[in-house]
Amino acid sequence: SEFDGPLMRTEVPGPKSRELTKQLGQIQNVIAVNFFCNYEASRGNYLVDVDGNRMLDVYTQIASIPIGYNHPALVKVMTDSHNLSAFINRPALGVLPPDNLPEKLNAGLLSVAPRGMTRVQTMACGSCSNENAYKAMFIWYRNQQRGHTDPSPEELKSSVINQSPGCPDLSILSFMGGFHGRTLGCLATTHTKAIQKVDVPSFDWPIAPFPKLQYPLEEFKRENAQEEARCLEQVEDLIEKWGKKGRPVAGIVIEPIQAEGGDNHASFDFYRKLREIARKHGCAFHVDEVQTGGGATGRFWAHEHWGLDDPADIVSFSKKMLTGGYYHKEDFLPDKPFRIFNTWLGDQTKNLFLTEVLKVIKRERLLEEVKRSGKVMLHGLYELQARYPHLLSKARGLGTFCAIDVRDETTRNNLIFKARNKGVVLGGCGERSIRFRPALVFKEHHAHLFLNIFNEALAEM
Ligand SMILES: Cc1ncc(COP(=O)(O)O)c(CNc2csc(C(=O)O)c2)c1O
Repeated sequence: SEFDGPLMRTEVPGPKSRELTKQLGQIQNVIAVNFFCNYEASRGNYLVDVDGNRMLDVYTQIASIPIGYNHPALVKVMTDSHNLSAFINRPALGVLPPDNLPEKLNAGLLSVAPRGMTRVQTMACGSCSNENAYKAMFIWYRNQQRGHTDPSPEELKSSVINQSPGCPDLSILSFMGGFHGRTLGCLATTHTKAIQKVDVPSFDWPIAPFPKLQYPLEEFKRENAQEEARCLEQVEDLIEKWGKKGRPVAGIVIEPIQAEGGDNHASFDFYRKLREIARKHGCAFHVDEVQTGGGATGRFWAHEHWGLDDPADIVSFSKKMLTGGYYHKEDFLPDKPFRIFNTWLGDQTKNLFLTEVLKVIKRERLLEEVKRSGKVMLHGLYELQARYPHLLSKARGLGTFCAIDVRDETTRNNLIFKARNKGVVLGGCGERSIRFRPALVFKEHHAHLFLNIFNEALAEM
């Protein structure tokens, strides 16, 4: 069981956090550190920090804690002696898999595979999942262009020294405001903050505009439909333009909700049309569910809300799934060994945890819970933006995957700081949004508790 509410003993960060930040500051850059945590004492929706402050966590490690801290079902995984060797001996899964790998993947990841997906490749994190998904798209595209899967001797030779035709001039179309990771390929499709990009070489790949919707949505239906049509036209223009300049678009990558970019939404119709555009132009279609996946939008996969007739080609995941990886269609199965590969290819212990998480989600009907607490959250945010119109706007969300805009970045940061000292851990995104990322065990009473504390913080601004 967890606690019945926050309990604050010091300002956050408290004295012990400050001391530890100094110590860690001797080793790493600590500017991004918020405070130090006592993960042993943390429980359910409550994160306890090193100074004994107990806070309601509505950020959950950048949306990566699925069923709260120290859930008994996960403790059980650790205390089950059958799992001991899995925690001690980390296999190179691609070459020497453990005997229970097929069973664990079938019971875990494949039991929640998006419609149309029969294959899954595990990885360690979101970036390496997307990085390898991009490679799978490029290989698929070249095999389509070639008409078979055997690169010529000239392609093989030139590839070793980074030259075409072996290293083909292909591109991936991404969207302004998109975030797909920090490694070089992913970074070339990430367009959020300059500090994440500056000083790193990139590729000349097309970047399409993402719809800028006006809120409240019901008052701007026509304008928003026009804005979405404009963006889709731009996508087609860019695909044609990059084809003409000899750098054809092999794949399109997009998030169901642009999270780092500021929780930017588009209509389900926009996404259905985008999927069709990819099909029409022979581009692979990659849905990045690293942050939206795992149930927080009320569906296990956020893109399930779109009602695609023609499934995506690739769906990548990480965070709440505890392991990284990507589902893909048969056509994207590597055609030769050691093309999509690395030492560990993820971590089998995460598959053990995930199998238990999925059982808890089913047993406790957590997706129904998310829909109920999400309704409380969103209605509460509508009320608060009506009460504080000089501070708040654009309340939005799907399930508990909600957000609200604050007047400006400084006010947003001050509000997050003030809420934290009242016992709620929040995170920002975009220039001036606050994004809400509670765990799946965040119930209606947690939502009411959060809204009351958030209101107190707003009243003091
Ligand atoms: C939609 C989406 N795709 C890929 C990634 C990259 O995942 P990681 O490499 O961080 O595991 C993320 C990671 N999210 C994230 C939140 S803050 C952050 C950062 O690096 O600042 C990264 C994501 O939200």
